[in-house]
Amino acid sequence: MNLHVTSVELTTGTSVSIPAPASPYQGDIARYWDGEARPVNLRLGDVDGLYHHHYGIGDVDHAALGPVDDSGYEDRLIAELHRLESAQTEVLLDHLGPVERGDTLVDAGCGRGGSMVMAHQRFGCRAEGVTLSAKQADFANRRARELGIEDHVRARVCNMLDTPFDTGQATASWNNESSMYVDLHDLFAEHSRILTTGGRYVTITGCWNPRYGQPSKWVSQINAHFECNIHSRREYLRAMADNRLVPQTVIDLTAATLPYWELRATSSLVTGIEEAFINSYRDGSFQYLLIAADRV
Ligand SMILES: C[S@@+](CC[C@H](N)C(=O)[O-])C[C@H]1O[C@@H](n2cnc3c(N)ncnc32)[C@H](O)[C@@H]1O
Ligand SMILES: CC(C)=CCC/C(C)=C/COP(=O)(O)OP(=O)(O)O
Ligand SMILES: [Mg+2]
Repeated sequence: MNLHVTSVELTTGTSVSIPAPASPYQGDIARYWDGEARPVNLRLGDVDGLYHHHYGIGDVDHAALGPVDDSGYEDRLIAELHRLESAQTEVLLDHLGPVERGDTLVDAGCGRGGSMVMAHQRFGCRAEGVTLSAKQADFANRRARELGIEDHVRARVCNMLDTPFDTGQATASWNNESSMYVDLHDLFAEHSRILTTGGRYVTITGCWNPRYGQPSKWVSQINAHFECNIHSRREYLRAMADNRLVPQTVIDLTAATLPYWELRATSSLVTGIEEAFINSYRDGSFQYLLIAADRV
């Protein structure tokens, strides 16, 4: 057996060879996302074929939700949660700067590919994603084929700290809720390498608030739930500064994401993590941030 390659069985019955994980932890994360099939993600994605693994922002449209006891309320609630998740992606894309059709964008930790599809649909550009999960990459590439955009949108099984992209190849790159799985210095060194000078890096992330002191019990609960390691706001800014990424915009989206969580907590699709997000956002120990930085 080749020590650098491992094999994963896909839902189609075929199996693919993928690089062996760079660490036992990355092997755990690959298995986690290979096995993930939560209705709160799949039923929302089924609304319009954009599959996200991130959370929502913006005010709830109560007129669109209609009366709780009305038939069809649950479907409308799912559509509303999905609308708020896609609104989150739109805000991320708003901060990528000017993007031309011939440009390449990199999605680090691309999940099932929803953000890449939206980026291509908005800019007409190429979107290249990496994920540790072969099942996610397969799902994203299948969706791209169904949409006839497989020549512009592609997911690969790859460590975001060691990507196949050329130095300076990307006009812009991002992490959408995927930076809590890696060391930030290593991550920003790789983004800095693949970005063109003057290019743009954007992250939307949950981070613990240094003003609170240390990670609260709710933050620790979120880490345990997802097997991730949430960084502090201070760590983000320090690691960016050390890697030629100069923040241009920092937006605190905490107040904008609370309505999503409060609505989700009332739905039949709850996963049990809603209380930790709501309490940590309310007690100030956790923040939902967008940071857009120039590669200088
Ligand atoms: C919460 S999901 C976010 C997915 C996507 N960004 C979205 O918004 O829908 C986290 C993603 O990060 C990926 N990930 C975690 N660590 C990674 C690593 N070292 N290299 C590549 N992807 C990684 C996981 O495979 C998963 O796709
Ligand atoms: C903001 C933070 C700390 C995010 C952690 C990363 C993460 C797991 C995001 C959502 O994924 P998901 O959409 O698969 O989760 P869920 O099933 O809860 O919707
Ligand atoms: Mg989700």
